Amino acid sequence: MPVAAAPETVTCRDERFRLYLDEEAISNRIAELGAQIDEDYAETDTPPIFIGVLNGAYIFTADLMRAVTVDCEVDFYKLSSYGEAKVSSGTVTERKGIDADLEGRHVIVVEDIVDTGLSMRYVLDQISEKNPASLRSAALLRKPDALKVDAPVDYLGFDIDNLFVIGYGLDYGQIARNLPAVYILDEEEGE
Ligand SMILES: O=P(O)(O)OC[C@H]1O[C@H](OP(=O)(O)OP(=O)(O)O)[C@H](O)[C@@H]1O
Ligand SMILES: Nc1nc2[nH]cnc2c(=O)[nH]1
Repeated sequence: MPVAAAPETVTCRDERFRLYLDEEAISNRIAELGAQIDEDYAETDTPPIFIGVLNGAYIFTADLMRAVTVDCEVDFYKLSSYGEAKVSSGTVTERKGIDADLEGRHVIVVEDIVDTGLSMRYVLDQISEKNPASLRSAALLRKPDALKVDAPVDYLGFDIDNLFVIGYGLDYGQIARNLPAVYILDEEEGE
């Protein structure tokens, strides 16, 4: 069945967003990240476990895992810090902890986006305390000009401009996560 091309612009909550990363760019980059993870974990004694950070990373986690061919597991952590707003509240709130026992495991934290870096920093600090065998991180997007804390990303999709983005799991007041591509706030219209 033919798949319709992603539209060039979308309106979400009365603000206009323009296409920034299309489905092909996203899937090509994820294939590269998957190949890198395969190489890095080919020899490990136990399968790596991906810890997806809900809600935003649910789509990226699923696609990244399917780009990996080594045995691997998945679990999820749920945080929130943005609520309905386009800027961070500055406080990371834990909504659901991790069920899996991470002691001695090779852990890869998966985020959709590293913006201020507060969420990634929070997760890395929490998981470090569980004594994993190794700890790495993946993020589809990172805004280098917005970083406020050290938040290392081992498997990075794209560095992007410092503007609000939606789609491919990323929401605006909980909607727009189902857009198949990443859209960025149209500067002429907003902020
Ligand atoms: O680097 P930061 O400034 O911390 O921003 C990144 C975080 O913001 C988003 O989560 P959000 O709090 O919006 O919750 P959501 O994942 O449910 O959308 C995103 O999914 C990251 O977890
Ligand atoms: N939807 C969305 N969530 C975010 N969380 C942190 N930065 C962003 C962003 O640019 N867009």
